[in-house]
Amino acid sequence: MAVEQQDVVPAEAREQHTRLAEQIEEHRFRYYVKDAPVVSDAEFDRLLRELEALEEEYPELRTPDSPTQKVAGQYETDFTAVEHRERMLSLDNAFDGEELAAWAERVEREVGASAHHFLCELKVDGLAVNLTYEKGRLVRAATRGDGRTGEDITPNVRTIADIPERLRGENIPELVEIRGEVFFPMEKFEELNARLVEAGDKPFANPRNAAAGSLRQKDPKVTATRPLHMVVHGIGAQQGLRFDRLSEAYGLLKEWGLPTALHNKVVEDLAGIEAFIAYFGEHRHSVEHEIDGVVVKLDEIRLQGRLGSTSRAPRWAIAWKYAPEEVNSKLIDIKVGVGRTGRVTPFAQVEPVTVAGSEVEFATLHNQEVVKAKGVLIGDTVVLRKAGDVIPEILGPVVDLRDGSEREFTMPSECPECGTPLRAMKEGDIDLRCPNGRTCPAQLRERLFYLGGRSSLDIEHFGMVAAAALTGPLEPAEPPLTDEGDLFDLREEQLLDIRAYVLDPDSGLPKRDPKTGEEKIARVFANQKGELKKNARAMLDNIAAAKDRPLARIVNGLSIRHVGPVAAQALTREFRSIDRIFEAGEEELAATEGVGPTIAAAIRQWYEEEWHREILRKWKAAGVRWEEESTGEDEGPRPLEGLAVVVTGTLDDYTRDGAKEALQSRGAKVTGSVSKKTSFVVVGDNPGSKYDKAVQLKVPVLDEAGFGVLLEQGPDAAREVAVSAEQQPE
Ligand SMILES: NC(=O)c1ccc[n+]([C@@H]2O[C@H](COP(=O)([O-])OP(=O)(O)OC[C@H]3O[C@@H](n4cnc5c(N)ncnc54)[C@H](O)[C@@H]3O)[C@@H](O)[C@H]2O)c1
Ligand SMILES: [Zn+2]
Repeated sequence: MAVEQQDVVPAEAREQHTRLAEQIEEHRFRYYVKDAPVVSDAEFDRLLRELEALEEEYPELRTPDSPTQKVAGQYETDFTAVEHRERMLSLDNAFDGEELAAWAERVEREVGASAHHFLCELKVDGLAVNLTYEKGRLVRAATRGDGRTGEDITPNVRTIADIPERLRGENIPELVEIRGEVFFPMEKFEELNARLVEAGDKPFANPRNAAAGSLRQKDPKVTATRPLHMVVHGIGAQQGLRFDRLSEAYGLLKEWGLPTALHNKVVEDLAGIEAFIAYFGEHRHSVEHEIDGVVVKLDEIRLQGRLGSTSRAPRWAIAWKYAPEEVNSKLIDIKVGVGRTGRVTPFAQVEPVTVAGSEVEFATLHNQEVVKAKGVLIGDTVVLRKAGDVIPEILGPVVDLRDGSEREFTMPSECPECGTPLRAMKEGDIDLRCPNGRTCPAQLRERLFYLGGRSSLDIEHFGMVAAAALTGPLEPAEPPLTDEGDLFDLREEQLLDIRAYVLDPDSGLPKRDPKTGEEKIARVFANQKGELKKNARAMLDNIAAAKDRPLARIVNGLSIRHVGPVAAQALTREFRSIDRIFEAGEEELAATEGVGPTIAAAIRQWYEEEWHREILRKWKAAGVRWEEESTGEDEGPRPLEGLAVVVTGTLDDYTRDGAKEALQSRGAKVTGSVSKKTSFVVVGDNPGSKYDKAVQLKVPVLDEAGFGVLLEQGPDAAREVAVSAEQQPE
C-alpha cells in the first residue's frame, strides 16, 4: 500500500518539495539564529506558500517535519535551551478578505450560540519572547525557538526597561507565562547602524533584525545599550489566574506593570474587524512601533479552548498582513543630484523593484554622512523601504551576500554637471553645494522646474522636460534660456528647433529606450511638420498667464534660499511689492513677522548678485505682477490663534524654520516641549522623546499629512486626522 501511495507523487514534485524545504530551513536559520536574513519576508513567505501549494496538491508530502507544519526550525545555539510550559505557536495568515471572512465564519459556526467577541490587535514586527513570572518575579525569559524549546535570554531581557522584574498590585498569580514581541524603534535604527559601522561591526538590514540581534547577545551589557521595547500579546501557562476574556486579562497585566498594547480593540463581527484593519492600514505609521499586520483573536478563553490549535498555530486567531513595505534589491550605484539651490545630494540607484504598489528605482540618501552611517556599499544587496507616500529609503545592507566586489561611495569634490568645486556654504554644514548658481545647468533646470511647479507659478505643460530642453538642449548650441530672466520673453520660433534628452523627473537622468537601452532624444516642442505642438502652444499661453499670479507665488519662484511659500507669503503680506522687499534693509526684513534673521540675510545675499537683479529687471519689464493691493483678507482672523504646537523630527516638505513660520503666520504659538497644554505635536521622521511624551500625555499627534490639514483646514479638521492613545477607530 505504502509503495502505491508513493507513486502518486511524481519524482519531480518530491524533488521540488525537498529543495523548497531546504531553502526554507536555511532562511529560517539565517533569520532566527543569525539575525541576518538574506531574503525579504515577502520572498520568504512566497517560498512557504509555494511549499504549501505543493502539499495541497500532494498531501503525502505534508509530513510532520515539513516546514509548513512547524513553528520554526530547531537549532543548536549558544544559548541554554529552555522548555516552554505551554507551546508558543505561530499564526495562520489570511491573504485576502475572503480568507478572513472564511475564518470568521468558521469561528462563528464552531462557537454556535455562545456569545463571543473578536479582539483586534496590531501585529508587531519584532521577535516573540516568553516571560515566566513565579509569584510575581521574573524568573526566566526565552525566545520562541521551535515553539516547545526556546533559548534562555533571561539576563538580556532584564535590561529592557519596559519589562518589570516584579509584578506589582493585586492578585498576582503563582505562575504566569507572558508572551509578547520585543521590537526596535525605527527612529533609533539609523543611529544604531551608524554606531556599528563606526566601530567596524556589521550593520543590521532592518529594525526587526536589530531587535533580534540586540536581544540575542552573549553579553547582556550590549543588550542594555539598545533601545528595546516590548508589547504584550498573549498568556501561556498559568496557575491561579482567573479571567473569561483575553481583553480582560490584558487589563490585569497592565495593572501589574506589563507593557500591554495601546491600540487593541474588541469588536462584534467581521465588519468591526474590517474597520480596524482599514483604519490601521491608513494609520500604519502613526503607531509607536512597526506593524506588519493585524492579529484577530477570539476573545473568550473558554471558546478558544473549544477551537484548539494545529501543530503550528491556534485556530482561534488569524493574522492579516498588510502589503510589505520592504524589499531587497541590488544597489547598482550611488549618484549625486544637484538641487535648485545647489545642494548636492547622493541618491541610490537600485535594480527596479515593486514595493508598496509602485516601482522603485531611486532612493534618497540625504548626504554623504548618511551614506557612511548606513554602511552600504555600491554593489550591495540592500533592504529598501517604501512607506506609504514617503520617498523610498535604504534601511541597510545584506552583509552576508557580499562577495568582495562591493565598493565604497566617495562624494565627488566637483559638481557633476558643471565641474565647479563643491563646498559647504558655512562652517559646520554637512551639505555640500555647487556654488555656481548662475550657470550650473542642474541648478538652472531645477530652478525653472520649481518656478513652473505647484507652489510657484503653476504653469501647465512646463515641467522637467521643458525646463531641461530650454536650458540645455542638444540643439541649437545656444539655449533659449540662460537663466530664468527670459522666461516671459520666449517666442515660438525659439522652440521649433530644440532637440533634447528626455529626462526622468525623479533622477534628472535621461530616460532610456527599454528595448535598445539608448538615451531618448526628442524634438521637444515641434511636431513632424515642424510646427509648434499643441502642448507647446499651451505652454507659451500658460507662461504668459502666469505673469499675473499672486505676488507670493512670484516671490517664491525666485528660489531665494530659505524663502519658501510661507516666507514668501509673509514678505508679500508685509511689503506688498517686490521692489519694496528688496529696498528693505536686513533689520527691517528680520523684524517682519514670519521672516526672521536667517531669511533676511538670505534675501540680502541674493540681491547682491547682479544677475539676480537682472532677472528682476527683465521680469518687471515683461509685465510680471510687481505689486499687490492689501485685500484686507490677510489681516483677518488668524486660524490657529491660541494653539500651542510642538514640531519634532524631520518633515519632507518643510525645514524646521519653515514649519515654525507656517504655524506662526497663522497665529499659533510654537513651543519646544510637550505638556498637557500642547494642542498638537507634529511628528516627522526620526522623532525624539517628544513623541513618546505626546503619546504619554495623549496629546494629538499629526504626521506630515496631518500637519497639512492643520495649516489648510484648521484645528478641528486636524483633530479628526490626529492619532492619540485615546483615539481609536469607531
Ligand atoms: N526573511 C527571511 O528569511 C525569513 C525567514 C523566516 C521567517 N521570516 C519572517 O518571519 C515571519 C514568520 O514568522 P512566524 O512563524 O513567527 O509567523 P508570523 O510572524 O506570521 O506570526 C506569528 C508571530 O507573530 C507575532 N506577533 C506579533 N504581534 C502579535 C500579536 N498581537 N498577537 C500574537 N502574535 C503576534 C508573534 O511573535 C507570533 O509568534 C514572517 O513574517 C516571515 O516572513 C523571514
Ligand atoms: Zn554645478
